[in-house]
Amino acid sequence: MQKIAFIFGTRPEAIKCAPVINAMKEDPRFEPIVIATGQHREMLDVALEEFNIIPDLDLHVMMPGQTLSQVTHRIMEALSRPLSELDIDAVIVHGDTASTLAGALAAFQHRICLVHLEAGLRSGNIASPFPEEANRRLVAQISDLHLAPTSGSAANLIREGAPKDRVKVTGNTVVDALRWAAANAPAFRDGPLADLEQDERRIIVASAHRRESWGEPMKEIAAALSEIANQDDVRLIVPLHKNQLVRDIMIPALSHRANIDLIEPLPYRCFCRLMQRADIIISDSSGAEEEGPSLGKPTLVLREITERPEAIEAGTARLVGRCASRIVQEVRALLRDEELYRRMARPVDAYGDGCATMRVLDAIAEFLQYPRACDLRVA
Ligand SMILES: CC(=O)N[C@H]1[C@@H](OP(=O)(O)OP(=O)(O)OC[C@H]2O[C@@H](n3ccc(=O)[nH]c3=O)[C@H](O)[C@@H]2O)O[C@H](CO)[C@@H](O)[C@@H]1O
Repeated sequence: MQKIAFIFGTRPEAIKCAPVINAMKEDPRFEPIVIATGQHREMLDVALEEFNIIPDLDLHVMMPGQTLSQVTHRIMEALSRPLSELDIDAVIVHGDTASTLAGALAAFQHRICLVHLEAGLRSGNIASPFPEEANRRLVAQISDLHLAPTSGSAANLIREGAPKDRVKVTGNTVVDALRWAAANAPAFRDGPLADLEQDERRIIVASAHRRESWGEPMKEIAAALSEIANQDDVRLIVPLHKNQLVRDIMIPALSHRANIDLIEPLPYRCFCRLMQRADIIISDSSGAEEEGPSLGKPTLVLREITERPEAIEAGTARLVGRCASRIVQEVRALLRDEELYRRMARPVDAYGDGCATMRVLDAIAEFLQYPRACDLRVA
């Protein structure tokens, strides 16, 4: 049985690793160990609870006002003991966060086989998104096995020199998580969304939180949402990220507005139900870029560049930037033009077919049989 340690700390990592962790629990080839860094404390805990996952170890690294360097340093230091003592066969990190980079470096320094899930995404600009593009490129340099969600991300890795036999296309596990959540989502019975199913207005789900949107761009996004809400037949639902920089702009600009519900982040299954009910999704979240198109929801991406071009190429998502007038124009076009709406409202399998988890498990099992991977470990 192979002992596999998952190291992650944010909500999206938990959601995307959860199907793999839960499948490993049922698979006699593996013994999963979950090490949570606590990078997104509250939102991480809610996401893990949804999937019934209790971390084996919680590093509790977050302290108020920490810099990126301090977070990275504290995660690496806290990992030192468990990685020395737990006799781990492989570490899995996901994506591109500070937890990903710190977990990957710690595994490398302990000479433990490193598996990178959601590998090979590239915006093409090392400085944007910051620091995620650099994080994922750095992790690729030291990974033993690259699990790429799409053929495009696999091609990026091979172009950069990753050995072909160490790159596997698995699909993105977010689609597995999404299908499970959408099938198991509870109806809204109380709270601000209790009337959602009966509401005849067009529902727009909007969110923004990423670093590039902080400050002026966030004000533009808020101004756009406010303008769109002037239309009587639309209702905007905005789950607010826990980041105070987001709240400081969104709350004064959008609270007490007719047609806008500013709400707390929802548990994953509830959020999936909300996306299912939505007519349009507007967001700078990477998760929305994948989940919206997978559900067949026209998705307007509030970014200048993306490392997830597949849904844009498939026509279900559009990159619209963060200028208020452009966002308003794009939303109005979708609300008015039935043909445009119909063209974009097609579910696409651009990121996966819902069977990524089994491919991930098989790729890891196969890879760990290679003597070279096991030889990396120090006795
Ligand atoms: C800015 C940033 O750090 N982005 C990273 C983050 O993505 P991302 O920007 O997607 O991170 P978010 O915090 O928006 O999390 C998205 C996830 O949360 C879910 N959700 C959203 C709202 C809500 O109320 N409830 C809820 O459960 C969404 O369905 C989605 O699955 O992680 C990705 C995966 O590692 C990385 O590739 C991105 O670069």
